Amino acid sequence: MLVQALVNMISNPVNSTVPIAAEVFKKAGTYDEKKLFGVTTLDVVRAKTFYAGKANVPVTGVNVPVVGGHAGITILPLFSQATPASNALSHEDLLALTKRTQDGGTEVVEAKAGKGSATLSMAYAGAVFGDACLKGLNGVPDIVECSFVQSTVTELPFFASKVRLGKSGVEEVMGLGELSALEKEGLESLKGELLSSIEKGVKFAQES
Ligand SMILES: NC(=O)c1ccc[n+]([C@@H]2O[C@H](COP(=O)([O-])OP(=O)(O)OC[C@H]3O[C@@H](n4cnc5c(N)ncnc54)[C@H](O)[C@@H]3O)[C@@H](O)[C@H]2O)c1
Ligand SMILES: O=C(O)C[C@H](O)C(=O)O
Repeated sequence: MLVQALVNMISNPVNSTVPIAAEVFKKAGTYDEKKLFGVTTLDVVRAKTFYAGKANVPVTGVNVPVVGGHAGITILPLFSQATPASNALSHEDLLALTKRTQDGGTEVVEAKAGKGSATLSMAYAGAVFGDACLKGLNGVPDIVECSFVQSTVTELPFFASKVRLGKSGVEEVMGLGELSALEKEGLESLKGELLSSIEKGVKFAQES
């Protein structure tokens, strides 16, 4: 019997836990790539918040796609596609915003020194993504969120990008759109690390 529920993986390392879950479902003969998601919404929440602060615009109404994965340099915010657009940001500003978004989770984990991670913002991000999934299931049109899913957007088997959500889960894995030179560079440098995390997950699941 195929699993009908949407499965949202939020536990880390998301770059590996999603491939692990896929392997577990495959072994059970119940894998449906349209129903398995890695929750990367918190990266979007952080990118939006930091961008709004720097561009001096209200965070409500800001959107920033974040692609790649959910750890360090694999997190790639696409500030060139941020809305509303801002031409007040220098190359240095964009580098700093990118690094802050990539390091946001680790910053909190280190500050909590063994007492867990960014639990409240994780809960918020989980609620935002869960709500979007439910809207998609209920047939609300044009529900788009970034998520780490099985993908052909790059050569990597799993990748976070904008995903259109619908009645069966993933309705469309959307492309990356036009990238700035900085983002193209970021994309190339994240691929090795992301592939290695995906492969570790697959190996772990196959050997367990
Ligand atoms: N995707 C995201 O955006 C995001 C954001 C923040 C945190 N996270 C991840 O969410 C997870 C939870 O974070 P947290 O801050 O609540 O961590 P935490 O360390 O406070 O809590 C982890 C809980 O898991 C329990 N646990 C550990 N091993 C277990 C096992 N084998 N079986 C059952 N329970 C077990 C622990 O007792 C603890 O209660 C972590 O993996 C964290 O990295 C993801
Ligand atoms: O748990 C972590 O290591 C960080 C977490 O993924 C986060 O983005 O806050």
